[in-house]
Amino acid sequence: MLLVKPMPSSSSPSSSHITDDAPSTPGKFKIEKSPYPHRIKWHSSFTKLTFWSFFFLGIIFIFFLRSPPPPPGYDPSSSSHPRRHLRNFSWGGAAWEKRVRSSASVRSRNGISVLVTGAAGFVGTHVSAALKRRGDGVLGLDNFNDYYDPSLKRARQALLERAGVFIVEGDINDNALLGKLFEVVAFTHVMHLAAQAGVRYAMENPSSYVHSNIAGLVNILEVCKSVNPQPAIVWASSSSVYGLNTKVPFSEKDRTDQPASLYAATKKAGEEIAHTYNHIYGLSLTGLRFFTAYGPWGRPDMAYFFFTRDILMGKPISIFEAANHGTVARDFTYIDDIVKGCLAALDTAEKSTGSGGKKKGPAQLRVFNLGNTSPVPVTDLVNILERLLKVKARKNIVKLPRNGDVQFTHANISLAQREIGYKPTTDLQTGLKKFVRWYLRYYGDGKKSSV
Ligand SMILES: O=C(O)[C@H]1O[C@H](OP(=O)(O)OP(=O)(O)OC[C@H]2O[C@@H](n3ccc(=O)[nH]c3=O)[C@H](O)[C@@H]2O)[C@H](O)[C@@H](O)[C@@H]1O
Repeated sequence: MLLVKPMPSSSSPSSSHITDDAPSTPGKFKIEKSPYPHRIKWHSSFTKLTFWSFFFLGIIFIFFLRSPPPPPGYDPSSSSHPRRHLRNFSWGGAAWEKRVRSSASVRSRNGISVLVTGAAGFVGTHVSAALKRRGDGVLGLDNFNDYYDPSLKRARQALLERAGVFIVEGDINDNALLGKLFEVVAFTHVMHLAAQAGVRYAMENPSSYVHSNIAGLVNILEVCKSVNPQPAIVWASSSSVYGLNTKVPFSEKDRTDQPASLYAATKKAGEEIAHTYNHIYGLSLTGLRFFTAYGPWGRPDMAYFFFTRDILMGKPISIFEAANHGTVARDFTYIDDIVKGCLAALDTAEKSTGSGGKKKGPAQLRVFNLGNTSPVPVTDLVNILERLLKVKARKNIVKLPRNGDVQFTHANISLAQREIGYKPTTDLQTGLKKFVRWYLRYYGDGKKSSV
């Protein structure tokens, strides 16, 4: 980290001896008129020196500000873990518009036309594929940032490409791009899944969470409220909004005002922002609180994923435990159940009521838990992985760090069951079996994995 040490001021006692040693700059000042010729000469050089020092330090500082720190597990010697940074994108043109239109065109009766943000992400890929399969129009949007291995995102993109889904490369903060997409296609729905995910990384790179989860969400809503017709929006909130709550299972009626991480706080902020846009502009909004979604094509920054990698590579894994040997547990939810919940939310979303930025009447505003309702201790997760991989894990039991993790999550899903017919069917054992099968096919035995 760069430390900028303040330069001593010329009036400070310690600066006087520097004055005596400093070289003069002949011809710059009328030395003979001054009672302090050496000091004036020094002052001239010192001012220049100070100016240029601060100028260059400033440039270096700006460079550091623009370069967020690396993701978890970043190894500077390995090119497989680059920093999360955003690129400039080029878009537009007749051929590009044709691809956009074709990807978003509806091919079934009563089908919907959906803009899926974060389409190269874990949940985004699965939701996009499922929508396309049933004949809906789907257009993806993704900035392909390198928070985790971008080649996995490219592989997901290739998968969707084969299914007929085009992913536009761009950022949700790009107002002009979003405007253009709505100019080309009158989307009936937006499935907003683009986000900076991960609980622990928020301490390393807080601004990426503000950029994606707050500024990006607002930009999406700004564009949606302005277009005519306004789409209905379903978006990804998180179980982490329940924060330090101790009453289980977590119900949508429970308080969500004690987040344990900046990530959780940005998701909670998103729920409040959703309320505002619903209230002012008549946007139909549904937030889905995902509970530790896992499965094939998952996220390498999540424990089940990097435990699998590390167990296969013979590396030790850290298993968190709470105070007094307390169990840390998660309501792990299989991706197929999450996808069913997303599609059910889209299918039951009512139309937005406003148009062109004006509200015409009250609109739907919903929040649902999408969990499995059966929390599993992390130690059990590891036991299942050991059995499936047929490798013994090298386990370190460590104290739950204070970096945003909560001790347990457990979803009450009765509201989602009642309102959108959500009913998870995959237990952790079955889901992990499918994940491990995919993992071994994708990375081989993991020994040369670039995750
Ligand atoms: O459902 C959610 O709300 C959140 O689920 C996950 O967050 P988390 O449940 O913390 O998932 P992991 O990071 O995969 O951790 C799973 C469990 O393993 C534990 N863990 C994690 C890392 C580790 O080294 N050791 C360890 O025991 C964690 O404490 C946690 O209990 C996602 O990372 C979030 O993006 C998502 O919003």
